[in-house]
Amino acid sequence: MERQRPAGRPPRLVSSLGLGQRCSEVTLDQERGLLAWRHPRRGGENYFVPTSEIIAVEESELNKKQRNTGKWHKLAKPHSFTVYYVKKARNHRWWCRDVTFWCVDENLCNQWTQALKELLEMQKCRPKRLLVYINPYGGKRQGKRIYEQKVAPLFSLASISTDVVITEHANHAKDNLFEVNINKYDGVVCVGGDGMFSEVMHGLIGRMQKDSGIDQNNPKAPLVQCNIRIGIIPAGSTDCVCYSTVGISDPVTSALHIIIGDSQPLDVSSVHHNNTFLKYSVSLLGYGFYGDILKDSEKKRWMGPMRYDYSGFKTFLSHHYYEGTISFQPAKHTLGSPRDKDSCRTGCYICKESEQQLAEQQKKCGLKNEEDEEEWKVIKGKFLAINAVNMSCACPRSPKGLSPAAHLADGSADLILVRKCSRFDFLRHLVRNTNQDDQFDFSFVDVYRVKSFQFTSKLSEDNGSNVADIGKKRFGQFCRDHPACCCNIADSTWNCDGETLDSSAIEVRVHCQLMKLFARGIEENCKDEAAYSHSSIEHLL
Ligand SMILES: Nc1ncnc2c1ncn2[C@@H]1O[C@H](COP(=O)(O)OP(=O)(O)OP(=O)(O)O)[C@@H](O)[C@H]1O
Ligand SMILES: CCCCCCCCCCCCC/C=C/[C@@H](O)[C@H](CO)NC(=O)CCCCC
Ligand SMILES: [Ca+2]
Repeated sequence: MERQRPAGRPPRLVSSLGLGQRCSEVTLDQERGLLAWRHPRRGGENYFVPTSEIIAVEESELNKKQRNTGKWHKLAKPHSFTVYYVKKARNHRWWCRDVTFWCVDENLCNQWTQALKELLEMQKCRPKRLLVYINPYGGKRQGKRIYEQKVAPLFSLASISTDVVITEHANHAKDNLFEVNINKYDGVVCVGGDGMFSEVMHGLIGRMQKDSGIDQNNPKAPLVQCNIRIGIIPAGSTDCVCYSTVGISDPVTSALHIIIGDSQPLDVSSVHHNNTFLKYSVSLLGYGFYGDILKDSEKKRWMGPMRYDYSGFKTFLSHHYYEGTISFQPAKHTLGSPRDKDSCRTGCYICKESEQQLAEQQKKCGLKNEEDEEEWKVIKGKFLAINAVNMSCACPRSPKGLSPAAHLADGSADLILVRKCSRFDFLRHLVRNTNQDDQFDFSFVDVYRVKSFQFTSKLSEDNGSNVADIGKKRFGQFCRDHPACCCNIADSTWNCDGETLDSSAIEVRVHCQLMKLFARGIEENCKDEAAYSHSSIEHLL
């Protein structure tokens, strides 16, 4: 947040300005960057808007109704200006609201608009030029309409210029990002779901590595951070990345976070098989239950978001488990644990500490790769689900997420192992992902905070390295000798942020804060925050 006062400006501007039919004392504290006024009606309610949350200021004309009523007709031509600002509502929802102030003195009106505009100019983190990709087929196929009706008018109000690409096929956005003159833009926006976000992320991270001569196929390569921010306008089926980083999937809220130039770093996991790069992941890497749901639901894309409920129910009934070995390196650098009661919130100190710890470790180790010497834990077993999450994975289906205490930017992932158990017990675990109860409080569920892990299925172990293909051919075949036993002789599929992976044997490494979003993480309980900021701001004034 920029708090510097424009040169030559007084620290405070205080005027009695017209608001509706009455007068209001309006204060602009240019040092603290705060606009405040008391509403002459509405019980004299006080309004405090940080200049960092002002969207735009416009010289305006009073509308006919305002001109023809009250005292207006008695005055000489009144002058007015409108301030558009962020209004925070419940459940992390943001609205764009406006207030119009007037006065008869043209100079005073100009002084106000100039001062506010200068303060806006000083918000250097705001984007001026954006590249927008719209997936017209994501979610309920509303991406284009959502962008045109709800987002484009806000971007234009905030004087953001855009180049818009409506995608024509899968990977259109990703391929395009390898070709465009990316330096022209202050950010990239994707309109769609997690799959569309994943495409844009792959394009940007891939482009960054290519330009820096980094080989993505090397699982140990230190990847180059991607400083161009991505904004997500949610228009998909799950919208987990948006929900977990903003607290709601709402296009207007996300557009406002983009406009005011918020920034939230994000951990990214790289996924490799046999020294070949497969994909990056930011939300869920799921084998077993979530992999099977995805595989089944892809055939039913025509159902829209409902496909996940249908395939979820079907997969739950099939109750397949998979044998394999999982090895991982615990994340010792971070203060947090997956069983913490506190969640990652705006300005999270655990993320900041973890980033510092990792940087110090890297400085100490230099080029020497000490990671390989660090402890690996090995677990063999029969699993209904193996879920590795880089963030909580909160979404409307699971408001607190698959791992409620996971952090957005701490350089670790939470590895959740759900071992073979009865259908009833598995259902109890699943239901706890959707309510307030602890989903890890079961003897058949283990959770670890890790910085890297590997998985091989029993099938690949038994058959050598190219067995994944054999498994794929046999997919869908189950133990013929004991049809009711649910023991699957085929492999499951990895669900990587909603895309299937071609290999079941994978090697995963978390890259701390590899990229950034136009977001600020989930803010603390809005009610408490409002009370806090109200009293503290009043004290300042
Ligand atoms: N024009 C297009 N035609 C077909 N597929 C596309 C097009 N544009 C993008 N895609 C692909 O569609 C896939 C799914 O899109 P998206 O993520 O937007 O929606 P979703 O799958 O319904 O939502 P979610 O990922 O949140 O579950 C993406 O992986 C993307 O690669
Ligand atoms: C029998 C009832 C089962 C009830 C299960 C309820 C638990 C819901 C948890 C949802 C967790 C979503 C995690 C996010 C995954 C995304 O990267 C991915 C792409 O958008 N979505 C799915 O794979 C879609 C996953 C959809 C799962 C239903
Ligand atoms: Ca993390």
